[in-house]
Amino acid sequence: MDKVFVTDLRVSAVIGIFDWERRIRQTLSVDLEVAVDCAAAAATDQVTEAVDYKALSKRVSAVLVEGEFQLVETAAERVAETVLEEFGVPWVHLRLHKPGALSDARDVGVEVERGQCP
Ligand SMILES: Nc1nc2c(c(=O)[nH]1)N=C([C@H](O)[C@@H](O)CO)CN2
Repeated sequence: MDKVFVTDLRVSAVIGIFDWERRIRQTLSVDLEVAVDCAAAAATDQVTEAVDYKALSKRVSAVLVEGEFQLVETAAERVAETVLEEFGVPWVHLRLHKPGALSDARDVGVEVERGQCP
């Protein structure tokens, strides 16, 4: 299976369950992979035949900023749903990191995989 991927896409967003978290922005980081057919894009050498990783990143950032989610689980689900619906891909895998969440841990987050692997 071919993939387009984006690693460590950083987004500053309102995220969290506590009152103080609703008043600030925190950094989220997204590692995203989508299933694609690289040969189809390569045949024309045109980005219009590819999943444009710039457009993908911009949309993922917008979902996270606009969502103001409480849970990282909700944020990850909405990102996965949006990518499947809007980018015409059959499968998405993502890890959503909230590295500032715990003072005594380097990183926390969730990993989700949605759709069917071709
Ligand atoms: N499974 C989860 N646990 C927790 C979440 C979360 O989104 N998913 N969030 C918090 C707080 O917002 C935390 O990040 C602030 O320290 C706690 N647990």
